[in-house]
Amino acid sequence: MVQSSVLGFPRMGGNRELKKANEAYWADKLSRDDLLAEGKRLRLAHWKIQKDAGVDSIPSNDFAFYDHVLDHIQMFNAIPERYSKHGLAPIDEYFAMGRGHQKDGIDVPSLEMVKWFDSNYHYVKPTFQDNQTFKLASDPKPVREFLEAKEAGIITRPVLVGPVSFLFLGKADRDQTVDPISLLDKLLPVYAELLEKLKAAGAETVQIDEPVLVYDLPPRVKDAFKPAYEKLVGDKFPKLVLATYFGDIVHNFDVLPSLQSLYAIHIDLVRNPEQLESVIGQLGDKQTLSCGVVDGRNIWKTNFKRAIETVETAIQKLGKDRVIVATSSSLLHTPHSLDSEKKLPAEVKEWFSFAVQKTSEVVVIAKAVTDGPASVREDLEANAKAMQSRASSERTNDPQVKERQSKVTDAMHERQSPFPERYAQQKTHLKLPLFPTTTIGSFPQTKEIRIQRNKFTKGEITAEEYEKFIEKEIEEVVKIQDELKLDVYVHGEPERNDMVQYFGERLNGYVFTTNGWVQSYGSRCVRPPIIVGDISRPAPMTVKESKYAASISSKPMKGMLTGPITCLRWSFPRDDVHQSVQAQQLALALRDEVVDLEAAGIYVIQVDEPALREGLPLRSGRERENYLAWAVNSFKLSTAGVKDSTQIHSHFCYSEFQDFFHAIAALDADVLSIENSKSDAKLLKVFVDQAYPRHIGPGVYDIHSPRVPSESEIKDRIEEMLAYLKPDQLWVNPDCGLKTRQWKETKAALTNMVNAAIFYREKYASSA
Ligand SMILES: Nc1nc2c(c(=O)[nH]1)N[C@@H](CNc1ccc(C(=O)N[C@@H](CCC(=O)N[C@@H](CCC(=O)N[C@@H](CCC(=O)O)C(=O)O)C(=O)O)C(=O)O)cc1)CN2
Ligand code: MET
Ligand SMILES: [Zn+2]
Repeated sequence: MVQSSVLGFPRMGGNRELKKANEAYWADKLSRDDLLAEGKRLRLAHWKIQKDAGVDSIPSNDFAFYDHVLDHIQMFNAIPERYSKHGLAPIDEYFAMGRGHQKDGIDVPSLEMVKWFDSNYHYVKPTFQDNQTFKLASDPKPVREFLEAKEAGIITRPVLVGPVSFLFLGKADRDQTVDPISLLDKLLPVYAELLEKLKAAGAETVQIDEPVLVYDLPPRVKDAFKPAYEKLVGDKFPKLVLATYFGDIVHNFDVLPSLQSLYAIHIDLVRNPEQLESVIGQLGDKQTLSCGVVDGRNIWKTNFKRAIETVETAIQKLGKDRVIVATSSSLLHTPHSLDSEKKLPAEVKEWFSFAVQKTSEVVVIAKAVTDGPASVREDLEANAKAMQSRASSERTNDPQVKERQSKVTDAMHERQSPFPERYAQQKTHLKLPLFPTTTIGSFPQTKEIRIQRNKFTKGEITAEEYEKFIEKEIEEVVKIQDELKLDVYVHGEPERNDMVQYFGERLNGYVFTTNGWVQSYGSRCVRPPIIVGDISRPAPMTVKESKYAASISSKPMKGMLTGPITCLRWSFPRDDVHQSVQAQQLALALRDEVVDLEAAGIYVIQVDEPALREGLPLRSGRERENYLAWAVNSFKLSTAGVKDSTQIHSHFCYSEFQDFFHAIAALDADVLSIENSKSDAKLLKVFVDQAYPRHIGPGVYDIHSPRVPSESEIKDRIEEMLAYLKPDQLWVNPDCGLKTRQWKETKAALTNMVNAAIFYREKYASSA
């Protein structure tokens, strides 16, 4: 019989209960016991959903209060001393690593948080010492949670991050030089002990995630798999399902022979269906294949016909007992349930499947291939109807958009003149001083702003009342920027719930959810809007607010847009047309917005692309170059419609620009603002090495913490930059938007920032 399995379930709960519990606990409004109890309640509820759906392999240890990689850091005692030395309760030590701890005389920043592969989820980076040792926690979480489920009558399949991925996804602590992968020998005994304990508790199989197998791996990392898994296979251990996702593993086939004694290998057949046959050819004689055919990264209903065909291909070669039907990855990246969506058009709702629905999908597919299609005939018929409805819907297809795309020319991607000529015009037009100061767009999103927006959404206040409220907020931030003596103003983005969702809600071709939350990091969630059809802009999206802001200020007002690639990456994209097509449609819509902003008197326009780097294919080579070509083109298409005298800015807040710099340079933006606080001069060096000709504002302070940087600290940063960049190339700005900050620290930090800029302005005045 073909088994069904889920690789992981979203943790937040149907109503973001985990977010609320965590935030209440951090604010001292919920006791530790109540927080832990809420975690337990959510775990049980999520297991029960899967049990009731009939899933054979239900995951445990996929739950985490903050992040699952952080769970492993704590469980293996890979806790840097700066966190362990205070004798905090385990959960507080855990949160200290995840989000920092400033309380009771303790002041320690968080561990670094980075993107999980190419998703919008962030994990906490394991951080190792040169003399690192590991020790299994006395009551390890996976065992505890396995027993918790068992007590409720549910036998689960615990999920672990595998040893090679755990190490490879980590780094040496600052001032340390250890190569993480060299710690394997020290780490393996801890895995062995944990697996033995799981077996003793009754776990028959364990899912061990080694997603790094989709990367290009250095030889020393590839070589680590053999010794690692030789030591973790045997009668005293549960059987292991080694899971990979978000890519194919064909380029790492030389690793597979050393994994043939494992019970099963899981592959992502949504992202890379073409790897199926070749992976089957690499399996051991008795090895099982877990077929990831239900998309863990998107919200489209699975095409049952296609999925069943794929699984049948595997069955023909391997037999029913050696095939598992599974989600392609954890469902962490999908919203909880479609059931709570009351406002989606009925036609469209039929096309979607969120985590709860995907759980049933794996069961139906497994039953179809086990007992034959007749056993699930109604499900298959309903599914075929939904597929048909989507394929033929007028919503997906807009001939006018296609017509416009067919007329896009190369010239539309280029500004009228090269940068020096543009800059000459911008200089006289905008009258900017040396070391101009600006901010990245958002000012604090206060509780009051969110409450008013919530009232407006619920119809408790009118559109007019809400608009008045937003105008008042804009007046306030203009006044504050006057006081701060900034040079280029922003309107503060008070009207925006999120930098992507806001645009999704204003574009044709999109639908959006009321409760489709997905965890981004810790307690922070996003509601990605969904691209269902060809995208166009029915009306200006940001002009009213920017124009109003400009009308009440004396300084240049910067218009603020989210770029085509970031809109695409942070939405749920269509899976029926190539992403480059969707990006070009977004670019055309944004191009109109840029031109409208200019016509409304906005002569500085920033188009944010923080997700440009995240979209880079995980492996180097042709695929990357292809992506960069269409991604860069869509940015250029969206911005090149303006006059030379209008200044285009762009913003990036995920560093590691080294392998990526040529793409940023190719955007031809007049000014770049980039996150810089966590990187050293290395980042800036890239700009020198490439003789970057245009203007840059490397962030002068970190916005993720309430800490106020002193004026002298900021001067030090500027001094550092001047070693690499010319004075007339430099802008002075924070690392990113200020929406998650409070006003108090925002004003204090910006005061110091402006003073530091004025100091250098005066110092260099004579030479300019
Ligand atoms: N899409 C996206 N991805 C991104 C980023 C980003 O800004 N956007 N930034 C990077 C880091 N990721 C982040 C992700 C989320 C948040 C964030 O602040 N999320 C907010 C929600 C933002 C939002 O959608 N707000 C809405 C809804 C707010 C809300 O919860 N309202 C309450 C009611 C109001 C109240 O009482 O507060 C409700 O609906 O129940 C609004 O302001 O309108 C949160 O989790 O708290 C920040 C950074 C990378 N990825
Ligand atoms: C994640 S990048 C954010 C850019 C946006 N303009 C802001 O200031 O919030
Ligand atoms: Zn940013």
